[in-house]
Amino acid sequence: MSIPGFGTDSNDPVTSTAIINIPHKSEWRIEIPFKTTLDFTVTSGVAEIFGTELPLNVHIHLSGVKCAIYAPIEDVSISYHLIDNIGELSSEDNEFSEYISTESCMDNYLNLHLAIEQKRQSCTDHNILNPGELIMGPRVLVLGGDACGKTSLCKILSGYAVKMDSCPVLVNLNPRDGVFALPGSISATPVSDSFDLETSGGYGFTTTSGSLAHNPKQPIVKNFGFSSIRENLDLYKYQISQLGITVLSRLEQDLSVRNGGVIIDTPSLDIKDFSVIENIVSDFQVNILVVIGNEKLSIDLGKKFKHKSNLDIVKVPGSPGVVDVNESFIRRVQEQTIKEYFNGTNKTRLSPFKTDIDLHDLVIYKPVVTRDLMSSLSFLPKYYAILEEPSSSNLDNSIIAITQLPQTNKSPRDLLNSSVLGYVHVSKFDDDKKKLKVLLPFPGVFPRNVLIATNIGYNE
Ligand SMILES: Nc1ncnc2c1ncn2[C@@H]1O[C@H](COP(=O)(O)OP(=O)(O)OP(=O)(O)O)[C@@H](O)[C@H]1O
Repeated sequence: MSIPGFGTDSNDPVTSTAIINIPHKSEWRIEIPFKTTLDFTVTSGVAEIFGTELPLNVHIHLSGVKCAIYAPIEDVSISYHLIDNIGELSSEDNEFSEYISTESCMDNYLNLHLAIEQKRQSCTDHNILNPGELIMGPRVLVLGGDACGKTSLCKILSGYAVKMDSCPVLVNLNPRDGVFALPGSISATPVSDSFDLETSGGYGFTTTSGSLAHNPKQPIVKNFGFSSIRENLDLYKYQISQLGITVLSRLEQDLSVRNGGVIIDTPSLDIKDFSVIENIVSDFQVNILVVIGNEKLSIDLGKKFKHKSNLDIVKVPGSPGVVDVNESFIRRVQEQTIKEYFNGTNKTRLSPFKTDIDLHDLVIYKPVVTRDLMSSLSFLPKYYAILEEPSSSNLDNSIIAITQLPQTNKSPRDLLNSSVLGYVHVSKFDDDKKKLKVLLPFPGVFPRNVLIATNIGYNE
C-alpha cells in the first residue's frame, strides 16, 4: 500500500499474500533468489521439504534456496508473500520462480527409506537379543553425477530416519558444501532432530551456537581446505579415512547411532573416480550403494564390486525437479554459510568477537595444491606445508581452521589426524606490525592451537 503522492506500489518491498494449493503427491518447486525472501505458512495438510516436515501455522522464511515443498499424505494449502531484501547487494538476474509438478520421485525415495529402515530394525532387534555380538545399522553411500539430487536424497533419508526415531550419522564428503561446518571441510554429524530449514544449506546450527529452537548438532569436522576435491586428491582420501575411523568408533560406542547407521553424501563422482569410491566403501564399511539416475554407473560399479557379496547396489531415478545451480549461486551459498557461522540468522543472532593477534604467537600451515607440489616445502609430502611467508596477500579475507592440536605438539602426523575445533575469519593482515585482525565466533582467549590457512575466501 502507498499513500498517493508518496511513492507507488512498485516500491513496496512486500507483495500481497497469495494462496497455493499443492495436490496430494505433488511438489511445489520454488527458486528464491538471495534478493528475495519467501515468507510462507502451511495453513492445512502435511508438507515437507526434503523429508523435513513443516510446522502448521508457523511463518517460515526462505531466501537463496531452490527446493520443493512436497505433499506426501493429503492436499496442502500454503499462504505466502515475497519480501524484497532491501540492501542486498546481489548480481542475480533470476527472479522468484515457482510451479507445481505431479512428476515426483518421492515414492521411490520413500521405498528406499523403508528398505533402509527395515535393516535398521533388524539390526536393533539383533543387538537387543545378542548384546555380546553387536552389529551396525546400514551404511548408505549416495553416488551420482553433477547436480542429480544426491544432497537432497541424503536430507530426505536423514529426515525420514529421524521421524522413525532413528539416529543416523550424516556424513558430508563434498567440501564445496559446509554441513554443520564451513565449506572446505568434510564432516560427520549424528542427526537426532529435524533440520533447521531456514539456515543456509537447510541444515542448522552446531552446539557452539548456544541455545536454539532446534537441537544443536555436534559434528566431527576434518579440514580439507579447498572446495574442489581435485585440488589434492591424496589429502582428500586421507581425510576420508580419518573421518571413517572416527565415525566407525562412534558407532561402536553409541548404541542408538550404531543402530541408525550412516548416510554419506558425496561430490559428483563417476567410474573414473573408482579409487575414491573404493576408499569410501572400505573406510565407512558401506553396505548399500545408491546410484541416482545413472544406469551405466550402477552397472560399472556392480562389475567392479562383484567380489563384495555384502554390498547391495540400488539404482533410483533422479528427480526431474533438480536444478542445475551455477558457480555464482554456489559461491553465494558458501558466503551465506560463513556469515551465519559467525553472525547467526535473523531468528538466532550470534555475537562474534573481533580482535587483533600477533603473528609470532601462531603456527600456521596450509594444505598443498597437488599441481604446485614442491617436496622441499612440504613437511608431509603431498598434504600440508608450513605457511612460510604469511602476508596480506595470502591471509586477507580468508578462513583459518583452528585444529584440536596444541601448538606444543611438534609431531606433523598428529596434525593430519587432528580435527577442526572451529574457524576464524582474517579480515586484515598488517604486514608491518605482523598482526592479524580476526573475527572469532565467540569472545574468549584465542586457543594456542595449530592453525591451517584454507583457500576459502570471505569478505565481511
Ligand atoms: N525436487 C526438487 N525440486 C526443486 N528443486 C530441487 C529438487 N531436488 C533438488 N532440488 C534442488 O536442485 C539443486 C541440486 O540438487 P542437489 O544439491 O541435491 O544435487 P547434488 O547432486 O547434491 O549436486 P552436486 O553434484 O552439485 O553436489 C539444489 O539446489 C536442490 O535444492
